[in-house]
Amino acid sequence: MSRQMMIGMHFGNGYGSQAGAWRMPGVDARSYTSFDAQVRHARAAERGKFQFLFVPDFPALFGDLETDAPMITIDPLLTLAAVARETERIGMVATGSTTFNEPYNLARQFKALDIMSHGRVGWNAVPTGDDASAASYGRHVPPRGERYERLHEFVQVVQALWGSWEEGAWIADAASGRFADASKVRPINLRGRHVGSSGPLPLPPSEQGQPVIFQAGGGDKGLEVAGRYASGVIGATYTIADARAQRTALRDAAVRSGRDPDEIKFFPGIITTIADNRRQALDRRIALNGRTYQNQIGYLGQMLGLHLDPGQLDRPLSPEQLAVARPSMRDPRSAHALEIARQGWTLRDVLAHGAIDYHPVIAGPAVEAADHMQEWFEAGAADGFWLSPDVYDDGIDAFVDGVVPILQERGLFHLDYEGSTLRDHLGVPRQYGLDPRLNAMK
Ligand SMILES: Cc1cc2nc3c(=O)[nH]c(=O)nc-3n(C[C@H](O)[C@H](O)[C@H](O)COP(=O)(O)O)c2cc1C
Repeated sequence: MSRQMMIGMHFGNGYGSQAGAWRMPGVDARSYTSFDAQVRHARAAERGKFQFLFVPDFPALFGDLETDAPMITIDPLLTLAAVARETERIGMVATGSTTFNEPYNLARQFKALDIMSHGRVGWNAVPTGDDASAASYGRHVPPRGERYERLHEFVQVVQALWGSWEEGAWIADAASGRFADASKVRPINLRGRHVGSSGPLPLPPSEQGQPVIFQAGGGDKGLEVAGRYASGVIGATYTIADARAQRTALRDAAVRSGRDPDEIKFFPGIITTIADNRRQALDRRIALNGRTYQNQIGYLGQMLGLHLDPGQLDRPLSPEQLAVARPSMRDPRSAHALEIARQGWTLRDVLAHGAIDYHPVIAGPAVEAADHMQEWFEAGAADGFWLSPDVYDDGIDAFVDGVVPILQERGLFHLDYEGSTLRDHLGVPRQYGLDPRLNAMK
């Protein structure tokens, strides 16, 4: 069988990936605290055979609560614990900060969740560096170099803790009265400049041994982290060329750490609004996010090298404007924005196409999402996608019932789960404890 793509789904505040999702018709405006809603959405994703859910996290409040719901779940691990008990196959990756945690807490919680879910968990290790998160802990943001240094120590201590209860240590033989071979549950005694632990962690292996490491975001330091530890990387890229370059850089980084490049999988993001036709999809996006367009029009102008104001929202660019419009070199989304504007859409519709969103936006019939994914996948720009449906209550089903069958018919997506663990779903090798190919911290 030829190579097939994987799908991970953004799993956030209970409403959807778009800010306005909480107030859409048919959505329960109180889903923010509803674990029933979270479970329903996870099951919808599992019905689509998605390989994993991915939960972003920032330990602080962002946005304007007067009008916007917080963008992240009330607590990543507790939400996934609820989901783990109500799903059977789908993987679940949670973000956990290495700046504002201690390795022992995080190692314990993630491995407990991995055991609870029968081996379906991943950890997105992030060196949180925003002021609001630091303030939540009464601290200042440490310098970037220090945050990454701590992250490296942190991941190694966590993985050593995960491996400190050796495979085969647990005997659980009531007849002989022997619970465990205590000689196989050993301290780790690791201490770095920033974190450390004596261990051991009193938790046996999960069905996949231990959680899988994920990484999100770029930069030279992020690349090094991914190359050393990550099996999955979530990316934000707007063009095939950029995504292909990032995927190649990640694979090269893995090789530099003595790993096989196929051990690391790259998931660029896509945002979907699936509807019968483009007009319906654009109207849905305007209902979701249209309130912000007045404020975005000036920035759209900068992307196109024009002076634009809100008075023009319901008109397309004039022939004179089109004649002088040039995509900005500073924003990689600009060329696409100009391409859409040249098709004659009003500026409101240009914004509804997702000209200023954080990932490519597919607003239209299911086949357009399938075509986008196929093109990126076959160009070597992705191993799979991080899918952000606009509104969970109907957007996941629209993708599962519309896009998934097309991808399956084209042989691009699996028909069912073959294995049971996240490692199985990602096709990454088993690992227990530290990766012996990396030099452990002294
Ligand atoms: C798609 C994507 C998702 C991310 N999700 C999170 C997140 O949930 N929490 C977080 O603290 N940082 C998140 N980040 C930020 C990165 O972890 C990282 O801090 C950022 O890319 C800046 O890296 P730098 O300090 O090396 O420049 C994400 C980045 C990307 C591209």
